[in-house]
Amino acid sequence: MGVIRFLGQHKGAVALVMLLLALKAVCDLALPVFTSQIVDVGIAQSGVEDVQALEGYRAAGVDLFPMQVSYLVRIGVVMLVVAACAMVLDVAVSFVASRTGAAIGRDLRSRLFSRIVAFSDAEINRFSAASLITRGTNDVVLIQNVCTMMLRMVLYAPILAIGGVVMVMVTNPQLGWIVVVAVALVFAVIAVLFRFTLPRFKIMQKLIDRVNLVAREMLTGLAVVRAFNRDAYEEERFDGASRRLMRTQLFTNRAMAFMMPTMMLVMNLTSVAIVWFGSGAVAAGSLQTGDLIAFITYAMVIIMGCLMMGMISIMLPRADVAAQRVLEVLNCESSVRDPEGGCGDSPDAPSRADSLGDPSGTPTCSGKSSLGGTAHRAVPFAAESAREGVPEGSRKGETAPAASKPPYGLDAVAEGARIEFRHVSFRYEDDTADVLHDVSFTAEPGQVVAIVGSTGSGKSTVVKLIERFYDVCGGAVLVDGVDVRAWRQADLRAQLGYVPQKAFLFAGTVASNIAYGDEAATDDDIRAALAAAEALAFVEERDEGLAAPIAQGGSNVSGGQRQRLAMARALVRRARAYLFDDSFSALDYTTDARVRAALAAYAAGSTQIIVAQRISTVLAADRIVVLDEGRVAGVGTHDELLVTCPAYREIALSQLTEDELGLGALPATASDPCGKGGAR
Ligand SMILES: Nc1ncnc2c1ncn2[C@@H]1O[C@H](COP(=O)(O)OP(=O)(O)OP(=O)(O)O)[C@@H](O)[C@H]1O
Repeated sequence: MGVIRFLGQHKGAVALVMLLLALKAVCDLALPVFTSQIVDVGIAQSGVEDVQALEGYRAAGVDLFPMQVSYLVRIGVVMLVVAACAMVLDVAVSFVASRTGAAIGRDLRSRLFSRIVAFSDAEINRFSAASLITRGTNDVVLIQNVCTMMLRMVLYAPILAIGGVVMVMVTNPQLGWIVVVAVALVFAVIAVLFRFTLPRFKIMQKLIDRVNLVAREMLTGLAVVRAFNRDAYEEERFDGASRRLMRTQLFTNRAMAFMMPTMMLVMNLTSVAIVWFGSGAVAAGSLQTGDLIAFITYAMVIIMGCLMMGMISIMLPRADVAAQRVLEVLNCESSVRDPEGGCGDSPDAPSRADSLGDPSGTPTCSGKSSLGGTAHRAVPFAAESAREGVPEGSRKGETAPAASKPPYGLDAVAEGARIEFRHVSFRYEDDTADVLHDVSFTAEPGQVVAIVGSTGSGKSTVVKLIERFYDVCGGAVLVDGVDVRAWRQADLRAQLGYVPQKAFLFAGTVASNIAYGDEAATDDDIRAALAAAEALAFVEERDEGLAAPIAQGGSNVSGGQRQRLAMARALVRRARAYLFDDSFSALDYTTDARVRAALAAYAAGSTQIIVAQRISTVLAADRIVVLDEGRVAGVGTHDELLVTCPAYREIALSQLTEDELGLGALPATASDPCGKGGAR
């Protein structure tokens, strides 16, 4: 069972708890012996243990009261000491059990978190974020509580029950059958409860998932809910999920509530039966009153032990469902994995820190230094054009003079990465068709390559494959001639500056969000990146400047500002290749043009892959890749594609006039060489 597996990792604590519980059981089982002695010796024999001596005292007319008091006090003190020991042991058991339970919870949470962080998008989509949250919180708490309970009860119940049976056999074996009947009754009640509640316990976790999912969706899409006046509908949806959970919980709670009175009834009936049948034995002189009382106590102890085991046997399957759900995540290998002994996996793997040296590594797996050995900080002003208009004071580490514009830190120009798609095909998990078919193109170092195409044509997917959020299904994506699957993910991504389509910011400040791209970034680096993303002006307008607060998800800045901040976060890395996934869409035309001009200087030398919807964004790109339903419809410059690619012409003409595109001069045949009639 999953839960027991978790306990198995804390063998020392389990052994300690077992020892403490065994000692506690000895104390608990000893107390009825003293009770019996108080009745049989302390009261019936006036505190004189030897019957013959007692008769002698009585015959001699000795006052037995002081002896009786002394006996009762002595036994009373022993009982107090034993009870105190039991209490101390109980506290110690609770302490160790709670600590162990909490440690199991902490370990599980941290293992889950590291596992989830390593997941590719495919695994996150498969489990769903809501379910992963429930597994990491609710399920873990359940496992933690059951582990604590198991340590306290499960181990104790058998010790208690076995000890009780031994004492019953020692005290009076003739009445043992009453205990057997009572235990059978207890297990019958538990079996009935088990039968009805177990299926409900199993679906409870799924219902909690559902409540989380609905709540999460509603909170994320609150603006849409309000805009479409769907508050009532959403409330109903949430209420529905919540009610289903409530009904299941009510059922199981009622069933459990039924258990306690039933058990009390069984216990009371057992006491009555013992007194009924035991009184005959007392009258016949074969059983003493004290032994009868002790017998009743032991019978209760046995029943309690069985009851505890029963309760745990109901709790365990539920916790086991939670354990299976947690183990499912822990045992799930990410579909995107680091290579074993592959590039970047050796002790001399390139790191960001040592990536300042040799820029001439060979583009093979063994030549991994070509990626790691980037000269992106060591090759100053690699592109001549990048120097133009850059004031001295804007160099890295120096504060740009207030008047000098633009303050781009152009001291560190990256050597671009070569990115190649070689006959790539890809399909998302569970999809029936490929979303990319035989895609091939190359982005040479330092080139700006744009990817255009209609909605859903696979542009974002291309970028995700470079970042290796997914692995290709066919063909290969190569960075500097090395298959991305041969790269350690961290090393690969250290070369890339990624701006996602949906710009996401973390709760914190502007500075903390930008420094997310490079922990070592100075304020000057951050300002330079912000300036290149045309975000410095609006940041400086705020009183707090770089310390301006950012709400969770970046909800307190506009869509365009969010996109520019996300861009600055990528730019601060001084990456060898930047991947802009539709990052210009929320910018107005003027800002779009300014950002691209700033980028040309800031990111000179770096390769840029720009996914864009607007033709004006990609006009100046060195190469444009046109995607059409996941296939490459054309590759070339803007001017070339206008002539050679009908799909591109169609997109271009849908946004700009023929005059703006300079198409008037083109011969009709040349404008549609494929004969597909794509041009207007
Ligand atoms: N996580 C996913 N699971 C399954 N299918 C997906 C997933 N993400 C995208 N797709 C599908 O893959 C195809 C390509 O999607 P992609 O996001 O790459 O297109 P795009 O060209 O970037 O679109 P847009 O311009 O609208 O952003 C679409 O048909 C889309 O439905």
